[in-house]
Amino acid sequence: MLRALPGQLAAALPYALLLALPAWLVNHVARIPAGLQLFVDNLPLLLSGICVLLAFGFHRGRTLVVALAAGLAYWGMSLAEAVSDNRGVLLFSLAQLALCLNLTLFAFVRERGMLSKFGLTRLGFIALQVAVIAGLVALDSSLLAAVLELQLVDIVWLERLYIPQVILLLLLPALVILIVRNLLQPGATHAAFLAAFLAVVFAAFRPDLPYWDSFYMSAALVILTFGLLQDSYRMAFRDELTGLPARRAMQHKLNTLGNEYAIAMLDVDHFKKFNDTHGHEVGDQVLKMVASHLGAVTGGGTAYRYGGEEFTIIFPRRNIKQCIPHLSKVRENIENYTLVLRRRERPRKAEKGRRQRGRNPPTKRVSVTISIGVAERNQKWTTPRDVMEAADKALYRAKEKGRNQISR
Ligand SMILES: Nc1nc2c(ncn2[C@@H]2O[C@H](COP(=O)(O)OP(=O)(O)OP(=O)(O)O)[C@@H](O)[C@H]2O)c(=O)[nH]1
Repeated sequence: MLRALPGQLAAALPYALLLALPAWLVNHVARIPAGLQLFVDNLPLLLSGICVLLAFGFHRGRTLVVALAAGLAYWGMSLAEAVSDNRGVLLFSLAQLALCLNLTLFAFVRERGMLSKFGLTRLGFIALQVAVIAGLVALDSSLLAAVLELQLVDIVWLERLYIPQVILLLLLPALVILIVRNLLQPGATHAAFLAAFLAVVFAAFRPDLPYWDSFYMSAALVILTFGLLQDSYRMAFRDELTGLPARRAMQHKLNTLGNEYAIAMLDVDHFKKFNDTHGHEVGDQVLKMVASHLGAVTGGGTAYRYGGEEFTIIFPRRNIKQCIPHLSKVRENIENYTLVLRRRERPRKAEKGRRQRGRNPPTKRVSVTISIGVAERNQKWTTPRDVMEAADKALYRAKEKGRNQISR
């Protein structure tokens, strides 16, 4: 988790900027021209529509539902601002609370289609929330109004914010859950849900300032759209099993190479036999282990999953001599790595398990080697395709010579 931290911080940067931008705009844009005011007022609704359409096109049911919920919440917030009594505060608070809870809840829901039974149930769930909120506001209960006015803590700056303390108290555990979800299962969608959650909370801090909530709700929807696009990009360009960039990403990289570069083709030795002996699942674990070593290659190389048990490392601005020490290091690291596999078939009864563990160790240790072929751009091999073909032939020679080695 710690190794991934710099990457996660870099991924968080656009969200941090999007969260700071509305406050900056409110403080620095003196006046919005009259012709634009209606547009800015309705911007979150427009962005909600765009995000819903994109989510529909990309088959991302969770984002579709929360973007729709965000549009409805902003509609509720706008209506609330026109109501000066307690019902306005109630509507604003409930719209915000419902949206934040939806963002937390849908971070735990699996993608399961949009026009399926599950998709329609989710839309029904949002419609139910609208009905409940409308009912509570129409009820205009003095008890609810009193609850929203409760002062739980005596903190001056908290009192200056417009958000009721009870709502903040309800949002806190939801926020913690969403943060933990992001730490345990990082990804563009979960990060976007967390950042959008914060934007929605910020929207309720100073709705008295002109366009504050409109800008923050717009930011929430831009964040959701950004997360959706990032997630779709990852699906197209990242290999699902290993997490390495996939062949499509490699193709893009090949188009950007200059006049000096080296390309290595790598293949796990006797992988078919390995799969047959230990099973496909263990084979997958091995591919992940190999990929994690390749992903950590030094010397400016980037590793890609070419397909199956074949990988490619591209070294821009390097020749063979420069990249061989880095490839040797990777090859040695993989050779020396022992993968410990836990036995899968665990007896249900504790006593039986204890007896079995006495007889058989509960783990199995396996290791693999890789062969590498490497080639560089030169007068004979002038295009990336030529260099890859040369690296592939070199890989074949490494296999012929006995595997677990580098050929050029
Ligand atoms: N577990 C798993 N196996 C895969 C995957 N992709 C390809 N394979 C297997 O990889 C094996 C490739 O074997 P071969 O190309 O015959 O070569 P090899 O056994 O590695 O032998 P050499 O390359 O000659 O050392 C096949 O058994 C494929 O089923 C995958 O994603 N997961």
